[in-house]
Amino acid sequence: MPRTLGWRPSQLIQIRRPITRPTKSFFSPTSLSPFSLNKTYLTESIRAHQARKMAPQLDSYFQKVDSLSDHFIERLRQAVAIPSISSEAARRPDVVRMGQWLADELTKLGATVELRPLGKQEGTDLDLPPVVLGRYGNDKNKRTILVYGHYDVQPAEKSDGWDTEPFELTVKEDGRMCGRGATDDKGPVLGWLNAIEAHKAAGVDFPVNLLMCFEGMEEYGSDGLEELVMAEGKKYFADADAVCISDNYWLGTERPCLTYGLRGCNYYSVEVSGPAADLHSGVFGGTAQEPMTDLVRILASLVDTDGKIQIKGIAEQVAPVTAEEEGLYDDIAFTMETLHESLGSKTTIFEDKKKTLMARWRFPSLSIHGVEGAFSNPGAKTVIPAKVIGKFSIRSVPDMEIEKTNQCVYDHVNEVFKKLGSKNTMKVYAQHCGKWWKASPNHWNFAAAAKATERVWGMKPDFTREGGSIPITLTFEEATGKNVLLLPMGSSTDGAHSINEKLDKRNYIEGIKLLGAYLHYVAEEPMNA
Ligand SMILES: C[C@H](N)C(=O)N[C@@H](Cc1c[nH]cn1)C(=O)O
Ligand SMILES: [Zn+2]
Ligand SMILES: [Zn+2]
Repeated sequence: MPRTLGWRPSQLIQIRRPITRPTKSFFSPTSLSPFSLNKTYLTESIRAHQARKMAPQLDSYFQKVDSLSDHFIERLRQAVAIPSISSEAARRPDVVRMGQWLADELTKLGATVELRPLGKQEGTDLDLPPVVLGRYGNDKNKRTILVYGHYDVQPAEKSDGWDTEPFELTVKEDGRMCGRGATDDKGPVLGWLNAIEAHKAAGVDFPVNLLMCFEGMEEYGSDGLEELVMAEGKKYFADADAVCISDNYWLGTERPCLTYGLRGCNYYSVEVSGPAADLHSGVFGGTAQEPMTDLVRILASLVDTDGKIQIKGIAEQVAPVTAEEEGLYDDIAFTMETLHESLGSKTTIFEDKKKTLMARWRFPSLSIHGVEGAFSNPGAKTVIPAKVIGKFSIRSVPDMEIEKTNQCVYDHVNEVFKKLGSKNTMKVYAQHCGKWWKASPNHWNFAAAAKATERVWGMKPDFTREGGSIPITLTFEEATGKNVLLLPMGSSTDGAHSINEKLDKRNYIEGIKLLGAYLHYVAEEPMNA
């Protein structure tokens, strides 16, 4: 049974409803759409707000962030040095060490911290890394904000093509701070700790109570977390007035954004096996049916060069584009040049901005990630691999359903394999599945973040959706019944999951200011919202 984060088979109907209901809004009784929000309410609200010039204590906080910037970079250096790769069993002790380090840092700052065990990783004897639960402040007269982030990272080896050691934070002269996890998601997680520390050091009252939930398995489908979040929704997280997650990226490099949607991710394996062991291709080539030959044919059948998914029943599930949505994309600060810069090439599928944004935000995509068991080193080994496992994933969008999508994939792969007439054996299964999320930004939580963005960055944020996935987001929304905001720190050129991942010093330091300012503006939003 695949792990299906954000989805329980027995509760499919009740729990898996897409959450697109309008959340309570204090500023307008009429239903402003996410798309009209940017142009109408926010402009007025921010203007009025700027006129009042609130929160003078923010200036002291900002100055303290600047003066502590070297110390905050040092904290990031220590975090990056722990190779907390969740997908590699051998690195599990490092993931656990990272969780412990985070808990210790929080404790030193005065937070109350628990390390919650999550039991065994499904199908293994391996302990899952603990969830770091923390609370800073417990003042009934203040709002409570629940923040989530992850302290695990994607794999990284210098030999993958990194210019520097991936687990040694290297700060370049131009401000790039390179290291695995710098932007995804250690920098943003430490942003919350740094915000606490700078408030303390500046003698500025922390404006809210902060609840924290930091996990160590996000890059591997958030194994075990859904149960904890559901169970704690009305317990540990009961006081939360809203949720904030900093774990995605700006669309470009210059304009900040607030994010109200994520794609889901269904991750699949296709195993093809034949011979009992790897074979000499000179001796057995032409005599044994080769698993790799079957696998490449299966993988090749999934998607075409222009990214069009070839599996029947996927496109049919996608919500149609509405007239209102058509007008949304033009105003977004995104250019094909920015995309080329992030990509490091001009090999884009589409030539225009609107089609590109739609492909990332509101249409599904299928990516082929790799083949386990295949020869992949430099050189020319003449081997016939005995068993190969192809890995691919589908990023899902409204109104796709996890179970229906899985069935379409299984039917397609089985049919293609059958047509090959191979004597090898094949099985296809989902490793983990997480549902897409789309919320309403018409909420004081987003309004506070927009004001904070204007204050720190001097410009209005774009309202964006994200092509990536943060599987637990929907669960937080359901478990707490509160609005969830994604407030990114890093930019489009950060190279999350890629070689030379970086976070710009500017985004880290201003990002720490942004997180703190957001909490101040949250505290000022009308309590009747
Ligand atoms: C957007 C976030 N920082 C992220 O990188 N999420 C991962 C999560 C994941 C891993 N497997 C499935 N989902 C991603 O989008 O790949
Ligand atoms: Zn992340
Ligand atoms: Zn990631």
